[in-house]
Parts: sequence; C-alpha cells; structure tokens
Amino acid sequence: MAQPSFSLTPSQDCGQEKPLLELQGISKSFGPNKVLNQVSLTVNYGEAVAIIGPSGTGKSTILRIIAGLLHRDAGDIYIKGQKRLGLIEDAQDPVGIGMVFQQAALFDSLTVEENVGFLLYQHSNLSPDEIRRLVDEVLDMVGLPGIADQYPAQLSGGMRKRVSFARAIMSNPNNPADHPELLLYDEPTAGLDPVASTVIEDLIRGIHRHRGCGSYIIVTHQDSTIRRTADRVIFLHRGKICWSGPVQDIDTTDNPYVRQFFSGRVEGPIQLAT
Ligand SMILES: Nc1ncnc2c1ncn2[C@@H]1O[C@H](COP(=O)(O)OP(=O)(O)OP(=O)(O)O)[C@@H](O)[C@H]1O
Repeated sequence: MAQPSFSLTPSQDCGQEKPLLELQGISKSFGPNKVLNQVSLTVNYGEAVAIIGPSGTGKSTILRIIAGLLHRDAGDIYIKGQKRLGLIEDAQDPVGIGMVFQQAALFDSLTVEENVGFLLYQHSNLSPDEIRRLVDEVLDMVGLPGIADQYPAQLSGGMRKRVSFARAIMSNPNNPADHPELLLYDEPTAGLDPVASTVIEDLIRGIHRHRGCGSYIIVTHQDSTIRRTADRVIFLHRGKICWSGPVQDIDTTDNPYVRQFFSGRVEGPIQLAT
C-alpha cells in the first residue's frame, strides 16, 4: 500500500513548551440537557488522544467545539497558549484542522475524485492531472483503488467513510502549511469490518508517525481502535472526565468506569443514558 506523499515534511516544530490545544472548564447545554460540565483537557504536540465513554456523554460535542462548529456556553480554548474566542481558524496564527466525521458527509452530486480533491480544486494551483494523481494515491492508501469516478451513492457506508478519511488527509504537497496540525476523528472505524478497521487504524498511526509531531484526537467505541491508535485515553461520563491515563493502563486501572466499559458488564456506575 502506498505511503503518504507528505510523510517527510513535518508541518510544525516539536518540543513546544505550550500544549497545542488546551480546554479549560468547557461547558455546553442543549436546552435543559447539560452535555459538558467543566471539561478541561490538554493535547500536547505529537500526542494521540482518545476520548472514550458511553453513548450520549458528550464526546462528539467536544470535537465540534474544538473544530469551531459549535459554540461553548462557558470555558476557554487555548491554541498554542493563545486564547481563542471563536473559530480556531479565525485567528492570525491558525491551526490547520482536518476532520473525519462519524457520518461521511460527502457531496452526493460530486464524484469520489471531486470530493476527495475538493479543497485542492478550490484552493490550489495544481493541475487537474496532478490533483487526480494525488487523489488516486490517497484512495490507494485507504484501500479503495479505482473508485475515483464513482459517486458516493454507489458505495457502501464503510467505503464512504474511507473516502471521507481520504479527503481529510489530502493536502497540497507544494504547500507545507497545508498539512493539518491537528486531526479530529469521530468514530472513524464505526461500522467497518475488522480488516477495514485495521487499514484505517494503521493509516491513522502511520500518518501520525510519519509526520513526526502531528497530533490527533480520536473519539471511538472500538476496543481495537482505542488500543491501536491512542497514546493517552480520556474517559468521559455524563459530561465530566472521570479518568485519564496512558492507553496501556486501561487493563490495570481499578477505575470502576473504565473496568465496566471494557468488560461490557451491565452492573456498575455507567447507566445507559435515558
Ligand atoms: N445539536 C444538538 N441539539 C440538541 N441536543 C444535542 C445536539 N447535539 C448533541 N446533542 C445531545 O448531546 C448529548 C451528547 O451528544 P454527543 O453526540 O456529544 O454524544 P457522544 O458521546 O458523542 O455519543 P455517541 O457515542 O453515541 O456518538 C446527547 O444527549 C445528544 O442528544
């Protein structure tokens, strides 16, 4: 399988003193439903952080707030030590963010090539032939060679998810600043068969490793994805962080939430959201 063409061009300096991202006391309600309650977390340069926890506990909401797609009610967001008021991109020193959403969110009227190469068609001087070559390369990386001319409706849900992944990792090789510094993955392997999951997990890790100090946050329920993609795990329950630790500690911690989550037991502090 092809390696990322941008693999040897790390996009930012490692060893920064400030965290890449810091959330302090973030709260968010939807009507009477308090979804996030004073959540604070940091993501350092080069870190791979998994946010896990039961359904409906606010994981995707955190990603959407970080991405600037949703406003918080309270709390502060710092990027590279600088407080940000609104959109992360809405600043003098923007952070490139790539996102892979739970729903593939492709444009139905565009081909796979047009979807994956969308930003390059809009914002680069690359020729259509060059963009097509990059699209083919990225589709090969996600294990979907030869589908560039198809439409999303012709693909399975898992294939669409991998196309969405391909789009998130597309970047302009002529513009090093184009590489996302922070990738946000919202359940990138949900609904995929085990082999397709492994392909995506390896890609996530591979891109991370090759970038040297690229950082990402991944929200996932999949046991294998947590173990194979995360350095550190944050456990969210009912809008609060109730455990955080290195991924290898998930099997040894006596935290009751973590124990119940990984055993799948019905008895314990985690109760299904109503
Ligand atoms: N736009 C919205 N309007 C109203 N309620 C919302 C909205 N977005 C999310 N919620 C609610 O916020 C809560 C948390 O949702 P969120 O998607 O963040 O949970 P999650 O932990 O990612 O869940 P899952 O693991 O099932 O994807 C849920 O109760 C959800 O119904």
